[in-house]
Amino acid sequence: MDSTGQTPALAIAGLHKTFGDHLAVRHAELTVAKGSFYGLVGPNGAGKTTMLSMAVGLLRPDEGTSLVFGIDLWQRPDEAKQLIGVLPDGLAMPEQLTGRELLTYLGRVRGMDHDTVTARAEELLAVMELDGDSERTLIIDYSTGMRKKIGLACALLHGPKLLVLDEPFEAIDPVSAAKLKVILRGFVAGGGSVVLSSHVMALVEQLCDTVAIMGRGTILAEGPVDGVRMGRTLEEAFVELVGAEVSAAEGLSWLAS
Ligand SMILES: Nc1ncnc2c1ncn2[C@@H]1O[C@H](COP(=O)(O)OP(=O)(O)OP(=O)(O)O)[C@@H](O)[C@H]1O
Repeated sequence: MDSTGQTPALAIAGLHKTFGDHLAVRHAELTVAKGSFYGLVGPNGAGKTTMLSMAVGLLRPDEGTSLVFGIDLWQRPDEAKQLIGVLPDGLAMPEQLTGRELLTYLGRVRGMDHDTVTARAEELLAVMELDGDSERTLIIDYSTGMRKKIGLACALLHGPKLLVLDEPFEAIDPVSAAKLKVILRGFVAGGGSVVLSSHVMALVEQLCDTVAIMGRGTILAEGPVDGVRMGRTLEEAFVELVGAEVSAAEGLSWLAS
């Protein structure tokens, strides 16, 4: 339970992963309260995807646990996975299906009833603008943004209570991004919980109530966005915490000549 006496939507404890002798995630701890909109930021290679993949059951941790509404995901994966919708990084998909076929197939795999799947697929394809002219397009011919959108539709189809989204806004056009923000805000307003990773600090500041900053496999700061910012912009806090060098590049002088 968290400080409010509620079971958190997601509680990660001691998640640890090495690839060979490379440490990707070091005993990560974080707690996502129910109803929270949680942002995870960090530089390239910080370990965000590795940590989220372990948290949702896509990558086996060396150590640690991930509890989804109190259910140990690696002990009781079927129960835990009913509760979460996941948008993984670099999602592999059945390329020879249309978006609607993919959603219908996924609904069957998840054991959902046919009418519910048909109605939800219709709505999701419309919201993601993957209907109409795109209706007959095979996934192999989708653009990067379209792939992201059908991935999101797949994550939402079974009506999860927690969404874990790895860079959901990457490659999405501004109109679709605005729609997606409305969907995610509505999801949280209705009691859902969201964890998303992003490189766009302004987006995290705009959407999220809680943020974690990760660097070199470690959670460097976690808490309410205002608490982590401490009077600075999130970008300033980020740069300070990860110790990035932001002075003008001294090299590459040949570029200007
Ligand atoms: N399958 C793998 N095998 C070996 N090393 C890996 C593997 N997956 C990730 N890594 C390494 O683990 C570290 C963390 O990578 P990860 O993809 O989790 O970072 P990230 O924070 O999501 O980065 P980005 O913001 O660039 O997506 C990196 O050094 C990466 O090279």
